[in-house]
Amino acid sequence: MSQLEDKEKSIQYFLEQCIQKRLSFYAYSLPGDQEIKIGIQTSPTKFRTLLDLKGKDGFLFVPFDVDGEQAPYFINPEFEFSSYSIHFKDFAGLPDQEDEDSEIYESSKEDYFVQIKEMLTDLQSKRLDKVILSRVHVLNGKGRKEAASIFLRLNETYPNAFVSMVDIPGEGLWIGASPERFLNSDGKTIETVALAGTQKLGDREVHAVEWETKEIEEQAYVSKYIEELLSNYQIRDYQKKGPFTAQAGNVVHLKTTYKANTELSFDQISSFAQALHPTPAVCGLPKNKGMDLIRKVEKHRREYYAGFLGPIHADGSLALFVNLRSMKVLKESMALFVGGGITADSDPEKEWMETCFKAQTLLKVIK
Ligand SMILES: C=C(O[C@@H]1C=C(C(=O)O)C=C[C@H]1O)C(=O)O
Repeated sequence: MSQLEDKEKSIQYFLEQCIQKRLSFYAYSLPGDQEIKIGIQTSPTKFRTLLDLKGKDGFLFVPFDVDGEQAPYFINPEFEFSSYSIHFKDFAGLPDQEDEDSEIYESSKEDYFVQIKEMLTDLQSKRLDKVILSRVHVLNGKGRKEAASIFLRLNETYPNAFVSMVDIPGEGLWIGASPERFLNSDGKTIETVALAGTQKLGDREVHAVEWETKEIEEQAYVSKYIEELLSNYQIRDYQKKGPFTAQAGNVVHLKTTYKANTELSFDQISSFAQALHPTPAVCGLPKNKGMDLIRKVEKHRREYYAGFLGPIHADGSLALFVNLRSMKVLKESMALFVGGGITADSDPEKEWMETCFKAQTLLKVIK
């Protein structure tokens, strides 16, 4: 076995132990960075607003619907490790824990069609401009035992994604490879993106991809929302790039990036993040109508899918991502969450296919 393989095996063993002992932990790698960071805390804390995390180091995990059943969690690690300097930690003294299991509603194609038609009625009567319909795809036969190796394979396969694995006992184990930055700040600048519109890349070159009006419009809604928010926060000095085509595994999206050279206090950043979530890339426009329609139409709970997650540091810097291309890992199955933006011009069959392409991002690596 090569030295590298040896190291990977030890990270895998380490993560498997964390899962088996039901420790609460996070593991992630940032886009473009091979290093995997891991943090463990015996009991993670719930928090209300980002302001509660001022001056703290750790990892946050926020659900889609912050007024729903799931709480935002913060893991403030007692132990931190890096894949570059993993030192063996002996978990032998801790007992293995029984895997808890839960049931998640899986939508059939028929369910999805009923739901999209219900949403289209509201969109066509112009009650709202856009809403995101999601569904759950359950894959049986692989579960918690395979989670660590799948997480490591996602890291290899998608070096430009935010690849994460988070386990909060009682809430569940989540894995994802997100293409979408939520909010980044290093204290001097803040960055966010408007990402929407999806096509399967197939064997085309990324620059050869062309976009239809429906896709251009659905992405423009997200841009408009971000620009309004920046303006509400009196942030006028920002660089905007795009929209351009960005690849995320087997699919491509339309993307506009925003980088503001504004020093914001932590209080301002936390308030901005709260106002930003959930964007019309995952909820709808107007936001409250999108949220109401999702609550009414979708039969499953999104839990942490389409929420946001990522590391935050004591100096106020943070790197947060939208929890997309993600799944909840159950005892012996995996629940993949996939969705897409619906507008008055949506074609149900095309939208369904779009969710299938998105599911492939994970399925390709799991199988
Ligand atoms: C909702 C998802 O993705 C979001 C929706 C997109 C769309 O509607 O085209 C594209 C990228 C993401 O912002 C998902 O992957 O589940």
